[in-house]
Amino acid sequence: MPSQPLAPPPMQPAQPAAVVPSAPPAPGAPVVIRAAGVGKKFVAYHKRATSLKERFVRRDTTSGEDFWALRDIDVEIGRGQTVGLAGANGSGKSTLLKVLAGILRPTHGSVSVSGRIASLLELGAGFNGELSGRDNVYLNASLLGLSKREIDRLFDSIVDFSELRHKIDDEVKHYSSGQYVRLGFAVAVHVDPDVLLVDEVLAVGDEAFQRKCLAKIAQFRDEGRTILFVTHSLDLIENMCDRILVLESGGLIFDGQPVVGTKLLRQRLGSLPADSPIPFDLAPVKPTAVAFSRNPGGPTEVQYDPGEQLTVSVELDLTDSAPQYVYLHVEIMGQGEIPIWMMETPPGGVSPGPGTAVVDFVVPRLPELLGAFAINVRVSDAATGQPVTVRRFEELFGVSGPQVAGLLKVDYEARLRR
Ligand SMILES: Nc1ncnc2c1ncn2[C@@H]1O[C@H](COP(=O)(O)OP(=O)(O)OP(=O)(O)O)[C@@H](O)[C@H]1O
Repeated sequence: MPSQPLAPPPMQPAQPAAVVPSAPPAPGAPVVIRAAGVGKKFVAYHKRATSLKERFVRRDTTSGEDFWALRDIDVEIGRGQTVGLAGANGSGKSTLLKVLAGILRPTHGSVSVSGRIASLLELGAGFNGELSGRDNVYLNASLLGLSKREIDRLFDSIVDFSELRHKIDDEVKHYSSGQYVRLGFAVAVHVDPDVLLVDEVLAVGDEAFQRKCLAKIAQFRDEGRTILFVTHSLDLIENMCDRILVLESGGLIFDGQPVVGTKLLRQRLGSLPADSPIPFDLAPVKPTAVAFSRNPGGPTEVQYDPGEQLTVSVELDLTDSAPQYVYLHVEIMGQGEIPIWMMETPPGGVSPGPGTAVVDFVVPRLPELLGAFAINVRVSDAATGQPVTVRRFEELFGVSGPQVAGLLKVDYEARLRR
């Protein structure tokens, strides 16, 4: 285990809470969705709600107020990624999808998406209520770039998927919201899209249809298509996605591993205590090993005398989404799980960077102790104080101090007083 010096504590102010470096597309995967510095401003009195949802969500915006629904969004999504877009109500998810789909123009910044995009955004978006389901299938599919002949070939399959054959010649304005979504989804998945953008419309379908949609999304994922979908189901993101984007008040506050992002969002929404650690396997910083030696980087030794120098080396494995400044708290545990003493990095933490790193804790003179001792390591994000993970190591080191009936040898006198 190579030893590296401790990095000095950071001089710059702490990062804003929960901001993590962006997770880039896998190396080698071409970028198919790119948003650079995207901001979207709405002016409340210029806009009228176009759906029931918007009417509810925008109730709080007073007339004439500028409102930034998206701020400075920088994201690159590589081909084949399945990305969940999450955040509280009103955080900007639908707006971001609309901007990426080209339905809304960003106020500043730029967006590019390559390949054929199929988007399933708001309820009924892209449908003309006065037309029949059949006509809407043709209209929608041709807007997505299919020729009449291609649509003729796919028509039965689209209708079968939607399970709406009995309604296909009715005007779409008489469809229920679930029926709208069935038809919209059926068209979107039949146009052979390279990129699928899906808003939280799946929630409108009944359970059987949701299962069918999710199976289709999973098939798309396995075929290496790029999927970006909005959902409030964080379990779904954990199960289906290889990346999560978390929005808060129009800003991107997390971009990375789904379980880390969902944990953060659950904390922000108050459904998980703020100090709950991430499961060890998924932690972006893992203490992988400890070693004991006299000098940093020296040979491993496990038996010491009081007064000798001891170095406890903690090896860390850090992913790209690890916090920049990492704070370690190391406890030396005696028999019966009693902490004997503790050691910490400087309060600002150390900056080990992605990959592996070693933090050495050097004890110049061991106290008068007798026994075998184990190590507990707690890792937190030094900027936010958020716990990252905890690990108890089984490796022991021994100190052969004087026999004491207790934990420490303390100087004392016994005096009689009457
Ligand atoms: N056309 C518009 N004009 C003015 N404000 C808008 C418009 N569309 C959205 N907004 C506002 O932008 C913010 C983001 O809305 P958006 O629909 O993107 O949120 P969301 O994260 O999708 O929310 P939800 O989870 O409720 O669907 C909200 O405060 C909303 O009121």
